[in-house]
Amino acid sequence: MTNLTNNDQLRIALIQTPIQLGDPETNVLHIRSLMEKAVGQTPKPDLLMLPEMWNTGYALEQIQDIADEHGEHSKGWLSAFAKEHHIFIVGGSIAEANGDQITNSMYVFDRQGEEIAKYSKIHLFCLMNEEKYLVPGQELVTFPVNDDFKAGVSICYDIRFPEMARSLALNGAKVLFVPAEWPHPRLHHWRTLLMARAIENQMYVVACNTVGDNGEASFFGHSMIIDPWGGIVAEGGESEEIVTGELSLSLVDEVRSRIPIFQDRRPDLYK
Ligand SMILES: NC(=O)CCC(=O)C(=O)O
Repeated sequence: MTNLTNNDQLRIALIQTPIQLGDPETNVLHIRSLMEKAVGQTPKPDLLMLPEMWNTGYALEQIQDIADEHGEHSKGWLSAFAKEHHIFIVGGSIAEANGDQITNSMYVFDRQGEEIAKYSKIHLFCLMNEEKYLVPGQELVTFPVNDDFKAGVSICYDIRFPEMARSLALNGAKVLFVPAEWPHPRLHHWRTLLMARAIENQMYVVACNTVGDNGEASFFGHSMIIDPWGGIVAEGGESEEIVTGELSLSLVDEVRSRIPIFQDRRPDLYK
């Protein structure tokens, strides 16, 4: 199991950046340069997180040609970066090709560069035509941050489904990581849903959005770190930036003992 620098603190850096539509090479170079900048910060972050579909953006009409075959290229350099800098990476998500099946998939690496989780987005977003080009994932995913702190993952539209975050919390997740490409005019939904998922599940919510305009949609950033009481630890603006903040892992148990919602649930009455 991977240890943290300090057992209770997890310092996070979110790479809030524009994504060049249909240009994986440029995206890798740019994101990598921001990641180098993030690990050069003092104090150094324990975990880096990227946004959704950072390799291709929503270039869905060309996706079959530009998606990463089995995720091999992305996995290779992300794993090497995690190992070199001794840092966790929640790798946002990539368009991944497995034969003619394309998924919107996230990989997570520990400080040794080991892949510790893979999640494929289960709720495809029809307003952006995902369901016409991609196949959905079939399972929920958690991973260990340390011996008694588990994380759950969701991608963008997934946060509109409270059952998902609740299931992850019931499976032991104390933080929810959410990479996104969430555009205007739904900033109000983004902030409110993230806040709700944090408060109702008494968990940290860590969300990394993109910025910029892809010709069809304008992405507003506002990457966020929200604590289990609903307090905003960090929030980005609408331009490129590295958004940083610290989680205090023990705060989750403190909040959960203050208002014991997990004990007070009535699953016998929920359909
Ligand atoms: N990429 C996405 O899943 C976007 C979700 C979104 O914009 C929404 O309003 O939901």
